[in-house]
Order: sequence, then C-alpha cells, then structure tokens
Amino acid sequence: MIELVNVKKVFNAGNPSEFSALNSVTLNIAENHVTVLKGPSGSGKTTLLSIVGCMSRPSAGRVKLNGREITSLPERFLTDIRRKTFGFIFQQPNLIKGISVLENVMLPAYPLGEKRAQLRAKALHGLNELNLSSKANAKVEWLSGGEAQRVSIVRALINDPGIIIADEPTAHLDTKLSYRFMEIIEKFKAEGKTVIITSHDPLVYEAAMVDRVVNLRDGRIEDMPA
Ligand SMILES: Nc1ncnc2c1ncn2[C@@H]1O[C@H](COP(=O)(O)OP(=O)(O)OP(=O)(O)O)[C@@H](O)[C@H]1O
Repeated sequence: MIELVNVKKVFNAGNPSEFSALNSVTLNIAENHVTVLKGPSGSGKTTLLSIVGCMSRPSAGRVKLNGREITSLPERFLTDIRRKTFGFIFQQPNLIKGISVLENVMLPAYPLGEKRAQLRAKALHGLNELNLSSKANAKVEWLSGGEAQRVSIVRALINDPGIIIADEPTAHLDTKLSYRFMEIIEKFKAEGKTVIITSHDPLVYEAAMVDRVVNLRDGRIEDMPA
C-alpha cells in the first residue's frame, strides 16, 4: 500500500547544522495492517511518519502510494492526496480555539465540497460514536485533555480516510483513555483501514491487534520482522 525505497531525510542541508534524520529507509506498509513505528526519542519516527503521510518530502529515495510514485508530485496534488487518503491524529489535538467542537470536526471536509447538512450529520454521528454528543456545541477550550483528543480523532475521520496516521497518540492520555484509544484503533482495523502509529508506549506496541512493530534507531530500521 505504502512503499518507501531508500528514503533519506536531511535537515539544514549544506549548513553546519546539517542533520540526517533518516538514512536509507526501505519499508512496505501493508493495507489493513496496524503498523507501529517504535524507537528512542530522536530516532526519526515523526520524520518518517510525516513522509508516509505526504506532509514532507524525502531528500532522496522514493515513496509509492498504491503503486503510484508520489515523491515528485507538485504540492497541490500532494495536498489533495493528503486530504482524501489520510486522517491525522497528533500528540497535541491542535484544535482551533474560539469555534465549537462540531465546527472543528467539520473543518477538514470543507474543501471537498460536501453538502453542509450531510457533513453536519456525519460529524454528529462521529461525535456520538466517541461519546461526545453533549459537547458538540461546546468551545474547544472548555474540553478536558481526553475529550480534546477524542475530538481530534473524530476530525481525523471526517473525510473517511483509508489510512490513519497517529503520532504518539497516547502521550497525553491516562491508562484508561489509552486503552480506549486502542479500542478505537481496533475498530478502524475491523473496518478495513490501515493504521500507522509512532509510539514508545508498551500499551500501544504490545497490543494484540498490532501486526508489525518497526524499530527505528538513529534514522535506520533496526530489524525487519516478517
Ligand atoms: N526541522 C528540523 N530541523 C532540524 N532537525 C530536525 C528537524 N525535525 C527533526 N529534526 C531532528 O531529526 C531527528 C529525528 O526527529 P524526529 O522528530 O523524527 O524523532 P522522533 O523519533 O519522532 O522523536 P520523539 O520520540 O522525541 O518525538 C531529531 O534529532 C530531530 O532533532
């Protein structure tokens, strides 16, 4: 589904602060699998995830999505692919203050031009699924950390992405909410979605539904379990 061949990422190339965050990473991410990218702080997990999710480009190497080479596509095509293919869940929920929970959830869908009533119904359904119906009209600054995190999950799903990308999703969650998050991941998998998570939380990478753990160290894949 996603194929990386000899991917490198160099930051500040040509400067004294030049840094190779990824070195010749070759990786196949299988459809409908849950893949966890694991490794110490600074090992390149977030950098790799941002390349997989078309948020940044590799300095060298190739990235293919469903057999299509996307490495050198112009930015507007990448934006379109990003919007239609991926749902992003970040460590920090990154919700927009001053507007309601419901509006935050609907926001990523506006560029796709879906009818507002239809979109609203979909957003409310998503909020209901994560027990957030009563918060639909609340401002996001009123939410608890766990509620904000769940809103960001509903937002990530609004365009019905085939691939969910989550960067350290349990970093700010307590144990109970972390388990709840993993239940949600299990549900995605049952729906046929592909999930890629970065984490150094054993509760995530030791979970039964995880198909593959990829160990990163110093910007390289340490081992390639079958
Ligand atoms: N924009 C940037 N400019 C320079 N260096 C960067 C940049 N982004 C990341 N790096 C460096 O690349 C390395 C890998 O960073 P990355 O965020 O991918 O690590 P990580 O494994 O996700 O770490 P953590 O678990 O702490 O989030 C780090 O040493 C980081 O300082």
